Amino acid sequence: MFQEPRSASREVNHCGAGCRAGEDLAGGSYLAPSSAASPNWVGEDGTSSSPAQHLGLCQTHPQISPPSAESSANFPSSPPPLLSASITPQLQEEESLYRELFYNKVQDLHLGAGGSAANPLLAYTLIKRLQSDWLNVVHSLEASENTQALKNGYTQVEKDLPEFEDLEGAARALMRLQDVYALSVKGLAKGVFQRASGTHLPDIYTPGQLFPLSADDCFLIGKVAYDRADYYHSIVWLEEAVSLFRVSYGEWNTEDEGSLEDALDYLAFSYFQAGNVSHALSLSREFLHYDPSNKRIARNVLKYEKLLMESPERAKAEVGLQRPNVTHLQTRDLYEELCQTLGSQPTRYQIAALHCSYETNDSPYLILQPVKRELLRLQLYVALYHDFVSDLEAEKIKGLAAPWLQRSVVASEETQQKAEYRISKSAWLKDTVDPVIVSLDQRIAALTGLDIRPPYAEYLQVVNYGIGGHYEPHFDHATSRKSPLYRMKSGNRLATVMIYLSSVDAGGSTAFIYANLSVPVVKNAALFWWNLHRNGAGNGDTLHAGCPVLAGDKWVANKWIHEHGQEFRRRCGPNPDD
Ligand SMILES: O=C(O)CCC(=O)C(=O)O
Ligand SMILES: [Fe+2]
Repeated sequence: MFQEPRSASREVNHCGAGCRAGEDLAGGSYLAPSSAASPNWVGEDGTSSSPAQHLGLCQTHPQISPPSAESSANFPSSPPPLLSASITPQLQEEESLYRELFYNKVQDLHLGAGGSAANPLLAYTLIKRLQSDWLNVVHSLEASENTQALKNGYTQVEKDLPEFEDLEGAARALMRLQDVYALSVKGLAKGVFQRASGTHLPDIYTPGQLFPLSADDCFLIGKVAYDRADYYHSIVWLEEAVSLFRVSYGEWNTEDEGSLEDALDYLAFSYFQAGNVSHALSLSREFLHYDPSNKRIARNVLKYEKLLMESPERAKAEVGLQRPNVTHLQTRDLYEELCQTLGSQPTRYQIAALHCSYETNDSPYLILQPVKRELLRLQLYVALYHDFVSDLEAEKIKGLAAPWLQRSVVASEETQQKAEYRISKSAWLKDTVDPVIVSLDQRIAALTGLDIRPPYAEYLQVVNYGIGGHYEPHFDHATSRKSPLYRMKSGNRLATVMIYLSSVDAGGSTAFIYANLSVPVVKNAALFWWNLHRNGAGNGDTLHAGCPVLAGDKWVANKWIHEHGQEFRRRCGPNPDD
């Protein structure tokens, strides 16, 4: 069996902290690889590879090349503290060079975060910097020689820093954006949001400032994919990592988790897993060029060669890698198209019935200030009410919800659970929290003509999506009698009023899959639709989604209005189309 690179566990990723300078790595905290990646971790001969053979995650020192003369040219303005006086002048000079480099490194890690965190690439690198880069720098040999204060400072803030789960989530968010918006990985690594070749769509987002990714940034994304046996993504990201590491080979990068050898190792094994043995072979040979003593890779090379000799057709075999269908979405293509192109918006201007109007809904409350309604679809009734809340109200609502935000859950059978298909945070606000909620409720009641007093409607749910946050196609109404929605004993969710409390820089529109409609985020506007037919059955055409946020911070507020209490307000009818 082939030996794959060690699968990163949380422990391994944290080993920057675990493996202090000079500590023996052998017998350290390596864990067995995830079973998903390969059950065949032990070598063919029954021996497992020694951790010391693995070049990488834990190795801070052997890989670090001495600093090059060029990179030391940029001396800091205030010199770092001096080391002990008992060293020779030449050593002293070298030490000071190292210290200055380290000082520059620390300074660099502080810089560059001033741009807009709305940019997904900046957001990812920031999380990585806080979760992994800093850890590696603080516990590096250079740091221990320089200053204890740096470590103390790190320890103080450590508990507030992102965890590996956050970094992994950020990497997965980038892969989601790559997929849904058909973005080129090469482009992303350069900081631009180009469409992958084969699509004829314009760039979806043009950042004001470019935030390119480093080789190590790409490596980590590839490794996150690899650890999930997702070779479709690991290959492209590790390819990018390898080509960037090749360019910077020999440079001093204390903060890095991986190296060229690591990236080659993971990439080779990803190709092998994907059935491309000849690529696996040439990458492993390149690995041996840099580290001829690695026995595991040497054994793999022999095995790849044997495989290719036994069945030469493998050399040509191009295994078409399938995108992992993590979401099991039957409607994935439709959904993604709507997210990318904002649906078929222009056609609505050609349909006369879709128009804008001022509405009072015969409510005295709205007579002095009618609402601006834009009809978006008729067959499935979807209307957008512009300026439904003011900027002030939106800010107030977000501020009230912010301290209570928690990872959103979805109803699954009888319980509520976190799910990959809904990534956001949410909080529920009762009307007793602040008069702004009371006045919003009044406006919703006036607009819809429905009774929204408890228990006829749920509290206001405020939702915050970070970059890559999304809610894949779903229904708001319950599709099973066992749903927790029925616990309110006021029937199913009859209607949805969803208010956009923010704008976004790119992405994040609300897509109605079967209505071929995608509504861009319009700050302060409220979207309304009926979830149920008049006969009480769920309307399948309401299948809708919150597209991933590509850039920015998206906030919405949901008001779900139930069946009970509306008997005389929305009359029932036998026609299943109504
Ligand atoms: O965020 C969106 O655009 C849709 C949100 C949604 O459908 C929901 O929260 O149920
Ligand atoms: Fe929804």
